Amino acid sequence: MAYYSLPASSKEEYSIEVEDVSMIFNIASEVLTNLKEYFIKAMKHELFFKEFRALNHVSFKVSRGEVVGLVGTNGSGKSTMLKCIAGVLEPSEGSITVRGNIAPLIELGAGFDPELTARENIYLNGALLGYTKEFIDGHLQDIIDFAELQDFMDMPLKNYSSGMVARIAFAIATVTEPDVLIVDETLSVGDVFFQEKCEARIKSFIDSGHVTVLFVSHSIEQVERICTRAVWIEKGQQRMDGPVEEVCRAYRAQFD
Ligand SMILES: Nc1ncnc2c1ncn2[C@@H]1O[C@H](COP(=O)(O)OP(=O)(O)OP(=O)(O)O)[C@@H](O)[C@H]1O
Repeated sequence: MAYYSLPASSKEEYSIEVEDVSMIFNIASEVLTNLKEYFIKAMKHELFFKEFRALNHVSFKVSRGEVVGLVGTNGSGKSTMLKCIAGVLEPSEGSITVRGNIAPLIELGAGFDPELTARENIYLNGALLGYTKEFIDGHLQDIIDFAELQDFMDMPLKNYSSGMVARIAFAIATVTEPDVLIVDETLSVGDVFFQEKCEARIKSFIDSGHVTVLFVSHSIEQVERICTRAVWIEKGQQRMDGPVEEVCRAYRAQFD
């Protein structure tokens, strides 16, 4: 397996290349109810795991500026695929190449410290995303304005609601135009007004024509509205890859 994060290149057609990727998780083959039981089994070498293939030989390429939706029923492997592309998970087999900087809108707020204020978290998370302090100083007001949380900036994050955390996280991750935007169910977190605002910002990136977007949503209407192409993954297997209307029609047909 291999993961390549390369600089954006105008010579290369593809921003994302997923080649024969499999993700194998080891899952416990029996249920252990407490830690003591776990340690006894571990000492006796009686802990057994079975392999579970969350992704099974998946391959697709996404051209620069293309907007692709990943569809599939619950547990089919969509989030696992996005995490592998974002470099959060290492695939067990195959290779992934990403060209350019990624804004991963995955598990929004996961890198935040609940004891710190929103303002402190903006600097912390910004540093994790590779921004300098000077850059954040210059963009802090934009982030606060987009999140619409001016009056809550000095409150510890532990007192924020999950929607408020998502607002801050989305505002930081999208403060500049990324080369590759990875969106996993982000838009379902905030309230309907914020969802519309996020969708508008994503749309503005798409309209620029040079941001590559990989998008997961349980709303098939949203996938149809935003994407031009869709990849359907089912039980870790790639079922279909094509124009968004065709794939979504076939996906819907399984429920009829
Ligand atoms: N860390 C892990 N350890 C073990 N199994 C995992 C792990 N992460 C995911 N899985 C399993 O991999 C499968 C795919 O999960 P994944 O979250 O990628 O699906 P999904 O298509 O995004 O689902 P949903 O639509 O419900 O969000 C599931 O069966 C899940 O239980």
